[in-house]
Amino acid sequence: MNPKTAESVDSAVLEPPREKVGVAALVRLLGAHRGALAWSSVLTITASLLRLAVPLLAMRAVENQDGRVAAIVALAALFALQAGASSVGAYLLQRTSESVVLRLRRALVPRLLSARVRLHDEHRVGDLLSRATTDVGAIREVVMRGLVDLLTGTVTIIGAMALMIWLDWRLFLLTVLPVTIGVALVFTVLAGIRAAALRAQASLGAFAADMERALSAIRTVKANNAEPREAKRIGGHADDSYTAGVRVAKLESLVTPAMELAANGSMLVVVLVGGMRVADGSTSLGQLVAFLMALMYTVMPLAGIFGIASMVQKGLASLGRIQEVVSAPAESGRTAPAAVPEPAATAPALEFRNVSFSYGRGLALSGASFQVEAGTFTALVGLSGAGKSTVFSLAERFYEPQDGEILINGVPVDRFPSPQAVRSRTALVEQSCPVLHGTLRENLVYGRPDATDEEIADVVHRVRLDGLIAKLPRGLDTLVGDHGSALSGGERQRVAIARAVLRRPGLLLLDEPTSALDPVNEAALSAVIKEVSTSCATLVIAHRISTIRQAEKIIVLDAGKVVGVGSHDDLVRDNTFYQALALSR
Ligand SMILES: Nc1ncnc2c1ncn2[C@@H]1O[C@H](COP(=O)(O)OP(=O)(O)OP(=O)(O)O)[C@@H](O)[C@H]1O
Repeated sequence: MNPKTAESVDSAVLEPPREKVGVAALVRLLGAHRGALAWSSVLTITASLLRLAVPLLAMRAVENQDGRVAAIVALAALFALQAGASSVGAYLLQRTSESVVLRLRRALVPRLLSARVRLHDEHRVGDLLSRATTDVGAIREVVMRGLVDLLTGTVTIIGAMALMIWLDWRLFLLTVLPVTIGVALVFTVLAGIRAAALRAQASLGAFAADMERALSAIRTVKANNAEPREAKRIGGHADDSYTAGVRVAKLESLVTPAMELAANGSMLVVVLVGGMRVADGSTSLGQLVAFLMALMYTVMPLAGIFGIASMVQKGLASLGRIQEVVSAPAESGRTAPAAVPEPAATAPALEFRNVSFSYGRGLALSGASFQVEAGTFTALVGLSGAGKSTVFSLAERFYEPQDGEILINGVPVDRFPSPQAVRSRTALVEQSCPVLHGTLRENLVYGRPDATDEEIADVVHRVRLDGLIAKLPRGLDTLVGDHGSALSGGERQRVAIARAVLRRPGLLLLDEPTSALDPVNEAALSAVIKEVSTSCATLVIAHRISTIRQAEKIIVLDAGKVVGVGSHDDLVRDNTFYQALALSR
């Protein structure tokens, strides 16, 4: 199926969740595939009907001497037709279920990536991954195994019920009660199945999340001899998933007996009352036998249908987990309807006006005001937890402040058309300096895929990476390993800075690493930062006094408040908090 079409229908199909995702949501999800589903159902039903004709023809072939050859030819044709119908039907169904999976995944991926950072704060990576893999798989099961059986079963039941009403409607009414009791019983069980399935899927999500936690920090795990503890912790989630899975199995095992009891109950009623009606001549024996057969045709597929219903319950539990992510609010665009004012080159590159922000417990920033002038080098200093990284997160619009205003080149960030428009003016180098799996070149041009070789060479030289690249057998095309594991901490830092500088941002936000660099590289990097700041405003979260002293302006943060702004000399002279801080560096 065309992926573009898939994306365009998803917003309609994957609607925002209500309290609980219902069957209607599943129907809507499958609605886009109704053509293929209808065809595969027709073919599967045809194949079953053709199968029913086989014994009749076989009987004719055996009993009828004259028409034997014709009957055998018809039988062979029937076999071929039946095989063709069922294989094409099965293929169509499997292809449809793959299309449903594709559509869900294609809807999930962009929404996961464009969701607010808060969603990622609230959910663990492994859990989100399991929604895109295991949960989508559960829905594939429903489509592949459940739907056609559900349809054929329903068709049979409706037909047989119509027959019963036609044969003897009074007798039919009598059978309704036991069957209704059975169905009601099964419905209560189904609710339990859904709850247990949800628990099983959630445990699987936690299992994946803890697996991810351990594997992504495997060196830390080993260095702390924590393998057995991690294995126990992860195994615990597998146990939980097993317990919930067994509960599903227990509940499912109640479905068939409940339906059998209902069948036997109604059979008894029919035999009892029908027998009396035959005796008093109000109905014939033949009619009673036909009625009993029709009753069996009604009740037998009911058990199958409820088996499928329990599979659907599991699918719904998974669909709920998927929709929770799909409908998580995306990053918002402009909030003010007015046109975006032109950014002014003379305005500060970044300005915070009375900004307050909380992650949910206490204020991380409280009435913070400061300016980072264009083309200057500003340092942001403060104790751990003072709110320095929060300043960066707000400037990048990862979060929205609860109070106050943030301006980039004189334009409030919420007046930009989108958070991406803000980010195209800024470049961020995080303290952890993430390097993505791929080649050095891919990492460098990650923010500017159209950078020329000359630009890359220039930046590589400026961040002193040319020595390293010259040593590598494949130069810029060398793979850097998962998370850049083939690079040293200092090299990762320089790759991250080069990537940011290559974007030619108006504002560079740089979280200085505290330990990744040796003194020679540290001095070199300080020179790089200083040089870069001449072409773009640079705000550095600085820990080293050598970096801090180079800054034209220093902003001092303490417990989310700006407690000092000025040059190093001014602050050393006037600011007691800064004096203590500088002394400790
Ligand atoms: N995603 C988050 N969710 C909840 N609280 C957070 C989150 N990020 C930071 N905080 C809290 O907000 C406060 C400010 O954190 P921030 O990371 O901005 O400090 P910092 O000055 O950058 O610290 P450091 O120098 O140690 O990196 C801290 O109390 C921190 O615990």
